[in-house]
Amino acid sequence: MTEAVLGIIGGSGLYDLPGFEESEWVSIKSPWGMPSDDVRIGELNHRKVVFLPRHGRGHVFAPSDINYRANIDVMKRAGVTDLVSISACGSLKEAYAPGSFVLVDQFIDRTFARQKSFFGRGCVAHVSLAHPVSPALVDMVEQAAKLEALDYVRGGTYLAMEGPQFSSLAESELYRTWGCDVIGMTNMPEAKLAREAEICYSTVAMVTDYDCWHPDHGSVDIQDIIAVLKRNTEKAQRLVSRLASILPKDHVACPIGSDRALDFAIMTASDKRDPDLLARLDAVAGRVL
Ligand SMILES: CSC[C@H]1O[C@H](OP(=O)(O)O)[C@H](O)[C@@H]1O
Ligand SMILES: Nc1ncnc2[nH]cnc12
Repeated sequence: MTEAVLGIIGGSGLYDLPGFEESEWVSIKSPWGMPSDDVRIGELNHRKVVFLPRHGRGHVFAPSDINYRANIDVMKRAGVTDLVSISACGSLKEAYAPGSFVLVDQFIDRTFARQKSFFGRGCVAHVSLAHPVSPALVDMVEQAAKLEALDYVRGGTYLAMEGPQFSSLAESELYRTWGCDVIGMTNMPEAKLAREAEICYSTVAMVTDYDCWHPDHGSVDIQDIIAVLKRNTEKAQRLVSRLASILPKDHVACPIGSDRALDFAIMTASDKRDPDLLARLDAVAGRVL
């Protein structure tokens, strides 16, 4: 049995989590460079919780500057088994109004200027990403959302764009024709890296705006986003606290194998592996190396 440890990556507007019984900010070193910030480790409703503000406290890092590999690596080093991303996003569907939450289950990755894998020359691996979120974890997030009476929908596709500028109208319309539900700048490559690190992942997308496609709403601007974020932050904090209270003490094995993603993923022959890369993979892939 593995103890369940809940990781929370807080996005725009979510730079801290209240309600810890006891906690401290801890600096965790990573061979992948500097994470966005220290992590706050403590107990929330009798569960170990590790919190990391994705953009750093004070919102220091733009989406393209975030060291996603270091962030996931420090979560792994802190023992996180189940990771929930809380993210601001634009809505690409009429039905998803600002203030609502979408429990995303698919992603389209249009980012292009980020490190997307822990693996590479000297240790090549290919994990499945057909189902990027872990359904047992989403079940618990959904249960928490219900208990907190939040306005949410389960299922939806998140378009990850590079940013930092928002989309043009033509791009926004294109993503709508692709059937995407929400748009943001951060959940890729985060979800890919969580899978490589065998951490169950789930995204709570907090809708802050209608991007720029909606004829009855002006194009997204940061003032509107901040106004909605202020209202959403308290809801997100309640959701996390409730989630901690219903999370079983032992990690629930992922029905789609997210927590065993590396079982058959590594291609490089043992005698051809690069020792330097293997050393950096100690936390992420130590189970199989
Ligand atoms: C503040 S608007 C744009 C910014 O907000 C989202 O960040 P996060 O996913 O960390 O909440 C979006 O992806 C952009 O980075
Ligand atoms: N419309 C939008 N596009 C990209 N990222 C966002 N984050 C919040 N709103 C967004």
